[in-house]
Amino acid sequence: MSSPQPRRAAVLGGNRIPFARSNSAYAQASNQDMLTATLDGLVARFGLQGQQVGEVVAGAVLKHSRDFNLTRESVLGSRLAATTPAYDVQQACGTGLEAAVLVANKIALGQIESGIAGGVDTTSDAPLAVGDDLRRALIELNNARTLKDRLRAIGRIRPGSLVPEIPRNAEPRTGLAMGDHQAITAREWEISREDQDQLTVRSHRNLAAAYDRGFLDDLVTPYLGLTRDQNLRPDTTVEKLAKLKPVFGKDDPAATMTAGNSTPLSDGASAVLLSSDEWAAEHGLPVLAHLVDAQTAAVDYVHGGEGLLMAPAYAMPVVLARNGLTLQDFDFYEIHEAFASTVLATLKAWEDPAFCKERLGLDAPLGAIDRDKLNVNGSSLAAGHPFAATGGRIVASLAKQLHEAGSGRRGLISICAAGGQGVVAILES
Ligand SMILES: CC(=O)SCCNC(=O)CCNC(=O)[C@H](O)C(C)(C)COP(=O)(O)OP(=O)(O)OC[C@H]1O[C@@H](n2cnc3c(N)ncnc32)[C@H](O)[C@@H]1OP(=O)(O)O
Repeated sequence: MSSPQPRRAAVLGGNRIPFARSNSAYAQASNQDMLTATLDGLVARFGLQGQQVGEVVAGAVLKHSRDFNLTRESVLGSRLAATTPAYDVQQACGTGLEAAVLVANKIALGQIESGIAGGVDTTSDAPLAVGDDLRRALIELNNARTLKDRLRAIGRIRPGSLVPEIPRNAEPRTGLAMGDHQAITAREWEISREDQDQLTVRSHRNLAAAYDRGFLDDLVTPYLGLTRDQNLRPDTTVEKLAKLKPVFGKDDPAATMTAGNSTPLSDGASAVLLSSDEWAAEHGLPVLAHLVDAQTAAVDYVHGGEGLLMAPAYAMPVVLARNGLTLQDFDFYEIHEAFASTVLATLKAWEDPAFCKERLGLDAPLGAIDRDKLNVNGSSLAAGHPFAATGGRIVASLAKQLHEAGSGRRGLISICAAGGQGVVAILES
């Protein structure tokens, strides 16, 4: 997003389904089922039945080959007008926020007046692939014209080639799980188990309080029997979390990362409605906030020695400088809790003079934030993290929080993503 922009895109609100734990409430739902239901919830909330919006942009990290046109198919299955264009984007866990930035940029440039950004993921209906031998044999079988050709193709299939390739939650270039990568970062930044567990408890308490005060009533639509995020445990305590065994970085006797202070594998979808101010006024819809600016960054975690999930630390000074802001100039911070230690390492890096000077090229550290302003309505540790759906959850929730706080309030979003990438964004009410 280059500055200055012709106009700012407005965030009008969002919708998501409660997030489910993997292989649980949504075990029978596909990405398309969940995205369609989420779009329909948004359509109902904003009275968009039969209407065409400028574009729908969404994506999934884990996607079957049959879902090559996932977003468009979901639009066709929804109550939006069938003439609404739609396409897929994918930037790992940054997908939902990147989709919102794409829609906002097109609105800012006057190319569209309204749009929906979203994301969906299922770890229950993960796409299984077959090995090269079996794939080639099946294609040959499909193209075979004679019985002899068919038998030859079948003859190529060896028992060993029948074993499916199950997608792993790991980085292809290192073979390490994202949690194991993060364990290295947690050790490098000396993030204690207690601090991670405290952040986790806060996430659960804040999300539970947000549900209890009705904050999520117009952000979440019940789905397949769930009314709240299935992972939410309001009774989580530091004492209970302290009993869990480490699950990542287990080669280290002082390993700190557990199932409690890591996000669970999850299923779910989210969507956000954005528009120009004029479109919002024409439709009688209040503007919650504007998406002011955004920045992506990538780090070399393979050869460069940087932590896999540290890219937002690099994107942040760029977006702050472009907008003449400091890290302290915000009323709310939404830092995606991939793991509790990801949030804590990122915050520590921004406070660290050596990191800010040597790696970010800054004269002074970005400094500390007021922790009371962080993830005030809970985040991914409590809600769960269906990869591509997290961005939409955060944008909609922050926009509403800013609107509640009054005009002229500012919020900051930071989302780390697989492949050493990160997306940050600024919202203003
Ligand atoms: C850019 C990014 O976002 S990167 C992040 C991408 N996401 C990931 O990599 C996902 C990482 N998560 C995972 O792989 C898995 O969820 C794991 C490995 C952490 C845990 O998987 P599982 O072992 O299936 O977790 P499970 O839910 O069974 O929890 C294990 C135990 O911890 C307990 N537990 C989990 N959370 C809590 C909590 N908040 N409070 C108390 N106990 C808890 C469970 O009750 C369970 O106990 P039990 O064994 O007595 O039943």
